[in-house]
Amino acid sequence: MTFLTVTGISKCYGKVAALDDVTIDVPAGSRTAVVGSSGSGKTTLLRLIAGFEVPDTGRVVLDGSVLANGPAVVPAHRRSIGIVAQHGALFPHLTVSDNIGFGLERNTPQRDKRILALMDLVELTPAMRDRRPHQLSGGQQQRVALARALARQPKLMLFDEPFSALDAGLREGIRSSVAEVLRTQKITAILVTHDQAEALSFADQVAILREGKLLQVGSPEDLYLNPRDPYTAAFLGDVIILDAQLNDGWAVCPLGRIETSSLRSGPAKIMLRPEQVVLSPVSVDANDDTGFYGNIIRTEFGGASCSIAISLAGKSHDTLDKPSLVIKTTSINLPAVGSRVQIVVLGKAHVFE
Ligand SMILES: Nc1ncnc2c1ncn2[C@@H]1O[C@H](COP(=O)(O)OP(=O)(O)OP(=O)(O)O)[C@@H](O)[C@H]1O
Repeated sequence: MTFLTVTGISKCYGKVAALDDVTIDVPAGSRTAVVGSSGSGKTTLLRLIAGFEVPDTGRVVLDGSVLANGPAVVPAHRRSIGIVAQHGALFPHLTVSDNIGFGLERNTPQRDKRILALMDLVELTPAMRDRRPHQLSGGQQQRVALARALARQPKLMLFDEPFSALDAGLREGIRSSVAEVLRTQKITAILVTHDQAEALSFADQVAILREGKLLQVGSPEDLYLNPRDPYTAAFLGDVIILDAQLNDGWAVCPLGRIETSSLRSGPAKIMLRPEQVVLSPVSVDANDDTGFYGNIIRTEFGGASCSIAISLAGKSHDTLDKPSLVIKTTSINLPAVGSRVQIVVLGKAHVFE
């Protein structure tokens, strides 16, 4: 069931169209991630939903209440929307307990108990209640900010790059614990992020913005595997894009004959994700009609994500700068430069229609 509907929202700042006719439905209890490069309009969309900006045109409806209809808007403080920003924006002079309690009325029954329950929900120990924000780690500060926003029992939670100031290890942990709190409390949430891996793992629904326009909305799996164009494909992860000839559900391309879901015929661009390409070492003179082969011309070590440049058999013009294929793989059994590999493609290729 749709909980939040944004319909035909446009917003210009002078000549800059920050948002251009954006429509998106957010189901009740879901987590939606909005991704896009810098300046694509992500924060503007969040601010319009929160009520900090007024749209030029379009409607925002939350749980049946019209919050904005063009310039006619309900003020931010009457929208019942919680926000967690990049740096938490905690009150530096207040303790953890008072920061969280700021969201509660003074006469809330069992106020202290409620604060402790909220601390427990976001995995902060009771011993932290008298600390001030500067005595907490970045991740703990974000948990306090989440608890403070949850204290008001908002209908909707908005997250504006809330994990981006945290280091990589901490980030993943707090992201999954925040997602868990939202899931168990059945809270509808929207997250704005630059980080595609974060969007894919956090959300049930991902929306991609580019230059104020919504390019595509769908489940993380659908967007990752069936992006509508090469830009969207590349935004959500590494891609291999190849020229192919389509026929009868198959694509013939430099990596062989690969199954597709398209019934189209003729020339097309197809996409593979690098994890679909498996390399097996073979002898340097291996070459038969049953397989596709290549020579490793460059490798770049990157731990869990190493890059391998391959010159495909028969493509003697490949250079280090312009290899016919670059794939990402783990460091396990990284082939040596100069060695020969057989290339096998797993799964189907995606065809850009
Ligand atoms: N108050 C403002 N006045 C003028 N222009 C603005 C204002 N706010 C945003 N913009 C412009 O609107 C466009 C969208 O900005 P927005 O902050 O929504 O993008 P973003 O996707 O959140 O970017 P980032 O990822 O860098 O935060 C940009 O071109 C920005 O310069």
